[in-house]
Amino acid sequence: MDFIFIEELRVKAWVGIYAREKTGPQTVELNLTFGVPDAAAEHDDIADTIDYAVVTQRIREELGQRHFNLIESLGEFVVRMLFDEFGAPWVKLKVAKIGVMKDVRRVGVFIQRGRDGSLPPHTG
Ligand SMILES: Nc1nc2c(c(=O)[nH]1)N=C([C@H](O)[C@@H](O)CO)CN2
Repeated sequence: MDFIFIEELRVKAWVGIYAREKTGPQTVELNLTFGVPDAAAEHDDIADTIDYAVVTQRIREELGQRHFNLIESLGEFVVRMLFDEFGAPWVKLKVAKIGVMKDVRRVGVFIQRGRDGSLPPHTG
């Protein structure tokens, strides 16, 4: 399996348990790795893979139009999108809020999962 990675993607998202977090979006940072079929590299054809430009666009669209209380729920939503909409066989996602707590640069959730419940491969 090959892997596509997207690093330090910043997206406006509605997320948080506090009233102030429900009146406007805040920037979250995503680091995302997902499996793609090896056929993409063999055939040199975008139709055989998952288009990372479309993935980032869809994440922006979805996170801009719904509210999550928990960063865990937001993370699960993105992972499910990769499985259900893009057919990714395996996903690793780290999503973080930036500067929301004193003396903490980032806080968030890390999810690593195979679509069929398989164990994560070693991705280095
Ligand atoms: N496990 C979690 N703890 C907390 C979350 C969360 O999403 N998951 N969120 C908050 C607040 O929204 C906080 O980020 C605002 O600064 C607190 N704890």
